[in-house]
Amino acid sequence: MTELLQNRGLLQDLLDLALTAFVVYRLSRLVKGVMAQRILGVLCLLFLGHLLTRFFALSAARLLIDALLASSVVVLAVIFQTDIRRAFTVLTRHQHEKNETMSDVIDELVFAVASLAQKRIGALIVIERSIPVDTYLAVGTDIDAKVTSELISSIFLPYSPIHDGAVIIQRGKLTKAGCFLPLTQNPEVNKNLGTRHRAALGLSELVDAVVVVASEESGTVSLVVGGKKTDNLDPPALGKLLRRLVEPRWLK
Ligand SMILES: Nc1ncnc2c1ncn2[C@@H]1O[C@H](COP(=O)(O)OP(=O)(O)OP(=O)(O)O)[C@@H](O)[C@H]1O
Repeated sequence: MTELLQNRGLLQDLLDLALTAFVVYRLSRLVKGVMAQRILGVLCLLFLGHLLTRFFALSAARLLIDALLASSVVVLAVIFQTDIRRAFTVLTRHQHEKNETMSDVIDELVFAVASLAQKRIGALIVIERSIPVDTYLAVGTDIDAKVTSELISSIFLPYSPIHDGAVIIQRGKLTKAGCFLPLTQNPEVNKNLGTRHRAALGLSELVDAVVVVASEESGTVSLVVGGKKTDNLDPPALGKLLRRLVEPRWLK
């Protein structure tokens, strides 16, 4: 028992040392610039001073060092006020922009798909969610552009060289076009279903992506997810479904 207690003391010291080293290491990686590094150096010295004065019971020096350490929080806040403000702005703006981007992507997509379907132009659009789709894509052209209804529409126009296959949206960007997807292997799928819809079902059986299909034949829009197809969606219904399925995952 006594041995255990002695070891506990040793373990405590080791843990203490490891934690301190970890905090100092993380801080040194965070701070950039000569001035910040000097300040971190001074803080480390002060902390060392605090430990030494405690160890040797130097009460007057300890009082001084402790006062300096306590006031260092205020001093740091003043020195780095611009950086702190910038960090907060970036943090809040990022979340806000993310919200806006996802909503914009859905609006653009719904608009494009509705107008393509109306003109009886077929389209296949994959929206990646948490499981990456890349390994299931064959051929395709890398694009990496902002999602706009004009871009989507122009890709699927019959004379476009990349109108065959699917467009891929990843992390809110249109990343690829002309991609071929694995066809469904489900024997229960209607025999009359064409390959565009079979491709949408096939990918959705393998990953959690949401796939939107505009049918050239019927001029209707379908949404496919998890091997299930919802047909005849008008733009408000498609938008509502997409917001429910896509936005919460993207925001994670
Ligand atoms: N494996 C695939 N991956 C992606 N797209 C595919 C794949 N196979 C076919 N397509 C697309 O589907 C088109 C053919 O559609 P098809 O008419 O056979 O299907 P459909 O489901 O009946 O669609 P629609 O209702 O638009 O006619 C091809 O020109 C191509 O663009």
